[in-house]
Amino acid sequence: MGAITITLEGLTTGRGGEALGAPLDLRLASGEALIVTGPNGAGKSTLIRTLAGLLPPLRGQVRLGGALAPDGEPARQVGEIAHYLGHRNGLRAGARLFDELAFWHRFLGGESREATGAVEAGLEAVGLPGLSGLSVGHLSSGQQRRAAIARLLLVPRPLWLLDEPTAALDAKSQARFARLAQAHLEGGGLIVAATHQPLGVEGLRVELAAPPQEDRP
Ligand SMILES: Nc1ncnc2c1ncn2[C@@H]1O[C@H](COP(=O)(O)OP(=O)(O)OP(=O)(O)O)[C@@H](O)[C@H]1O
Repeated sequence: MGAITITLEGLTTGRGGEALGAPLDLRLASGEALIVTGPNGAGKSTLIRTLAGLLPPLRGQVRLGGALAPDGEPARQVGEIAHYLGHRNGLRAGARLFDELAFWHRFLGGESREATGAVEAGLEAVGLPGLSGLSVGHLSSGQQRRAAIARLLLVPRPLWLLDEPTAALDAKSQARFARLAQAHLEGGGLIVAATHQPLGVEGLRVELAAPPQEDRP
């Protein structure tokens, strides 16, 4: 991966035209993480979704430097170089885990002949080896979250956009996630993560303020 920069220039996010928090000005480079904290309703998910391109910014912009899209052309949108892991796992309960992860592998541009190896390696990395034949709904909620984290590993993408990635994980799984995140950064990747709990990686920190209607004791 070449060096990549993501620059937020006066980025204001919000819902229904209402801004959530002050404009953000910051720069993130390869190997760096941005940890976004703040109380419920502060706008953490809104920021992550805006960066992923799922919501429009109210004002300001996000500039990409040195990033190539999967087609080899310079990337214009953050979403082209990012994995997005939201609150939901993106895995259907009634489907086989292998089929769901193979779908994501294909969706993310993976070669179909590499799907089986990528799925098994991803599940191994999150401590779920050999479970690909089970229905997603037969996994515990922590196991389902770990399977969703395996999505990040199916196809390499430089930026991980993560919304409370370790919610529902036990201590051992949190430590395993921290090692995966650290390895991603050491490989030149970038992470933007909203979280209520320590993720085990160092990074820039942004604390969003409580929304006005909740800014009372
Ligand atoms: N789909 C939506 N439509 C309208 N408003 C929304 C929507 N989703 C969230 N909001 C509002 O946007 C604000 C920020 O929500 P957001 O989910 O970004 O907060 P958060 O910091 O991620 O909170 P939490 O810690 O609870 O996950 C809240 O006031 C919420 O009510």
